[in-house]
Amino acid sequence: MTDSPEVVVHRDTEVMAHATAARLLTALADAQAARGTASVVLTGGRNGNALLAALAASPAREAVDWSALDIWWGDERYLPDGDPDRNATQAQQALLGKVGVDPARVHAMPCSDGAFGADVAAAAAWYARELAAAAGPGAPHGAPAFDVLLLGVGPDTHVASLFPGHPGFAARDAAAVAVTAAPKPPPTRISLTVPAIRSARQVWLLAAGEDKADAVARAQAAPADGEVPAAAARGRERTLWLLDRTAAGTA
Ligand SMILES: O=C1O[C@H](COP(=O)(O)O)[C@@H](O)[C@H](O)[C@H]1O
Repeated sequence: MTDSPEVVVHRDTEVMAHATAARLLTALADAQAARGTASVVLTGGRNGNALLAALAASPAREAVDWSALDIWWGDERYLPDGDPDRNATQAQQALLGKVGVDPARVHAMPCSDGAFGADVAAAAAWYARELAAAAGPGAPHGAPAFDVLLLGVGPDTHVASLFPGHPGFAARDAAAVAVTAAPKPPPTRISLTVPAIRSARQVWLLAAGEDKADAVARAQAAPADGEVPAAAARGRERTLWLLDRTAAGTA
C-alpha cells in the first residue's frame, strides 16, 4: 500500500474533469496495452459524474477498448432499476450508453426491485461473490486488483458509502457490505469495503468545490487507519488526490 498520497490541484472544476478524463483514458489504455484488459471502479456524486461526461466528450475516448474493460462500482444507492438516483443509471446516461461496453463486463450493483428485493444484505453478499469470482482464488480480501478505483469525497469525508463512525467502515471480512441508515439519502446502500478499496492498484480521490475543502484537509491530515473514511482509501501502487483550487483551499 502506498504511504504518501500524491496531490494534483487543477484551476477549476471543469479543467479537473477534463484533465482527469485524459489521465484515466491513458491509464486504461496503458493497462490494456500491457495485459489486453483493464478494470475501473466508478463513483457517483458530482465529481464522478462530471468525469463521466468529460470522458464521453473526449476526442481521445476511443483510445480505450471499451469492450475489453470491466466496470465496477464503489457504491450504489439501493433503489429500483433505472431510478435516476442510482449511480449506475447516471453512469449509463453520461457515458456507458455512448461507448461500446460489453454488457457482460458492466458489473452493476443490485437494485431494490431485483432478485434480492428489500434484502440489501443478501444483495451486498452477492456483489461480494461476484468480486471474489473475478478476483480468482488467493486474492486477498476477495477483490480484484482494479486498475483504477475512483472515489468521490463527501463533505463529511465519506467515500463510496462508507460514512464516518458508521458500521460499514469497520467491515473487513468481505469486499462489499450493506449500508443501512446512511446519513445521506437514500439511507439504504451497498458499498465496497476498505480492504476492497485497498486492493486497487490505483485509488484516485476526486474533490471539487468549496464544500469539500474541510473534508480534504481533514482526510489528508488523518492517519490512514483512522475513522475518516477518505484517509483510509489507499491504492497498492498509487494514491492520487485530484482537486480543484477551492477544494484544495488555495483559491
Ligand atoms: O452519495 C454519494 O456521495 C459521494 C460524494 O458525492 P458528491 O456529490 O458529494 O461528490 C459519491 O462519491 C458516492 O458515490 C455517492 O453514492
